[in-house]
Amino acid sequence: MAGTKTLLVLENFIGGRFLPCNSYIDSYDPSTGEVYSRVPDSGKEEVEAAVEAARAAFPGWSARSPQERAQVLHRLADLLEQSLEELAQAESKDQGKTITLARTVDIPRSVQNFRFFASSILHHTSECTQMDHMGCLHYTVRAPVGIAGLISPWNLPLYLLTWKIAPAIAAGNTVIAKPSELTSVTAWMMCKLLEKAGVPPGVVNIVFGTGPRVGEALVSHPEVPLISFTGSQPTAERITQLSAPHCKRLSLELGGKNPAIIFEDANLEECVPTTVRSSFANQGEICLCTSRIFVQKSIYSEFLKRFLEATRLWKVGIPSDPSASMGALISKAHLEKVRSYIKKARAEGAQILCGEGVDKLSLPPRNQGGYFMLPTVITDIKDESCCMKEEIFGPVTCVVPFDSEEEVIKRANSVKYGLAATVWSSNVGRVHRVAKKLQSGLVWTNCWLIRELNLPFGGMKSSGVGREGAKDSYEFFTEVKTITIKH
Ligand SMILES: NC(=O)C1=CN([C@@H]2O[C@H](COP(=O)(O)OP(=O)(O)OC[C@H]3O[C@@H](n4cnc5c(N)ncnc54)[C@H](O)[C@@H]3O)[C@@H](O)[C@H]2O)C=CC1
Ligand SMILES: N/C(=C\C=C\C(=O)O)C(=O)O
Repeated sequence: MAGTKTLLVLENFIGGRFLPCNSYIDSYDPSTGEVYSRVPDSGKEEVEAAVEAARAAFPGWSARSPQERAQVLHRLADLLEQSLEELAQAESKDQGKTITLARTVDIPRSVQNFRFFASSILHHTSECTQMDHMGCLHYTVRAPVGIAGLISPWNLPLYLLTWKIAPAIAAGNTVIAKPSELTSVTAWMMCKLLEKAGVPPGVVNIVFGTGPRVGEALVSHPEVPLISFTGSQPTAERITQLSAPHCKRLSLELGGKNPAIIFEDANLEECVPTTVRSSFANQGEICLCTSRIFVQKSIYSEFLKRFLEATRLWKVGIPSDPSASMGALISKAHLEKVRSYIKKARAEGAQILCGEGVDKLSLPPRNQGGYFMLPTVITDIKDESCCMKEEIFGPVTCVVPFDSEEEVIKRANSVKYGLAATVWSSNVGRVHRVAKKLQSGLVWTNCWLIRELNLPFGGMKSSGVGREGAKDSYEFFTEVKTITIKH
């Protein structure tokens, strides 16, 4: 019971110091449904203190050379790496993801985020043009913008938070970050490493709490000129409204309804396991996960048979079980939301071939109150169904047949989102042709989620505004100026 256990109590990190808060919110262990930590319920007051600290730190930090800042980022990466196991355990407990994923993906990528931006900040060049007939030389200079507001979600907590902090501070900004109130622990653990890494007080400030309270206070603050946000589309809309009076610079990385398009000449040996992974990795709680699988009619039955077999082997287990492929969903409310989609699909006459309501999920007694569900495959569903249109963000995927290339492109593009797609075919001309026609910021052909951090990452349509990556993040986190010299 919550009352009889010692709870982990987090504190805000402002100006290089851990500070308690006046009120706290409960945070749950998704694998048991029990409260296990308490997160500061910060608001305007804490944001004001963080702005003061970030403002004071800005002149010193922004005046350092990129090389000096890069050294600090490298040291932080090393310290995170030394704590990899401890951080992975914490991420898995806090989020519900498997320990294996936290160990092999979340924390290594968080380390890589700092190393990557420590390196890439050293290699930017500015533009220069000459106008001899006017006796002019034009060139650009870039400078950090100031205090960056960073708001991150609960699905890849440290991974996505560091993907924002690293480029922001590498470019010389100071930051105020707000992780999701559902998964705050690893951000708090990272704060303990900042001083040792040589991050000066006030360069990285973390205020914990809910979106409506501390998130809105941060977004509305007039001294925070840029906001980088990853999360849902409705929240992005709210952030856009609050930012408008201040003309803030926004980077919005939002959801997806990502198609996999599988042609009859696809290599099913690779396609089937990868599409199971792209549908169900991290409990389907990645904005890049596949949720609509279009399969060419001639191989539809064969694909479905193999896909179901492979899905049934995708083991749901407690997060600490190293053999589990999938852990618990983030919250009770989210589990109910995901289940409600399956109910709606069933009511519409779709078939649920495996998973929720079809197969039995077996869990240890201690985890009966956890937020687990089985990976679920839906067929015989119309493109207009909400399961084919809306982001479910859970382990649910729909499989439908198609006839022609032209038809499938149209159907794949017929949603409001445009984040990520996969295309499977051994015809290189076709994959290139289809990739170009898809309304999607990212297209993986014959693979999924192979990340090249140098290149633009982000979505079209309702999937976002702006791109992140080496050059894109640098441009977002700096202000450019064009200078003309008349000689
Ligand atoms: N990257 C993605 O595509 C993600 C998509 N989602 C989608 O969003 C749905 C809801 O999940 P949520 O956690 O509620 O996402 P959310 O968009 O509400 O939360 C993301 C972050 O924004 C903050 N936030 C919430 N309201 C805010 C506000 N008014 N002002 C400033 N910050 C605010 C949250 O505290 C959190 O740190 C999920 O079911 C999923 O469909 C959720 C997380 C990530
Ligand atoms: N933004 C998300 C994933 C990003 C992955 C990456 O940068 O590799 C998300 O799931 O919200």
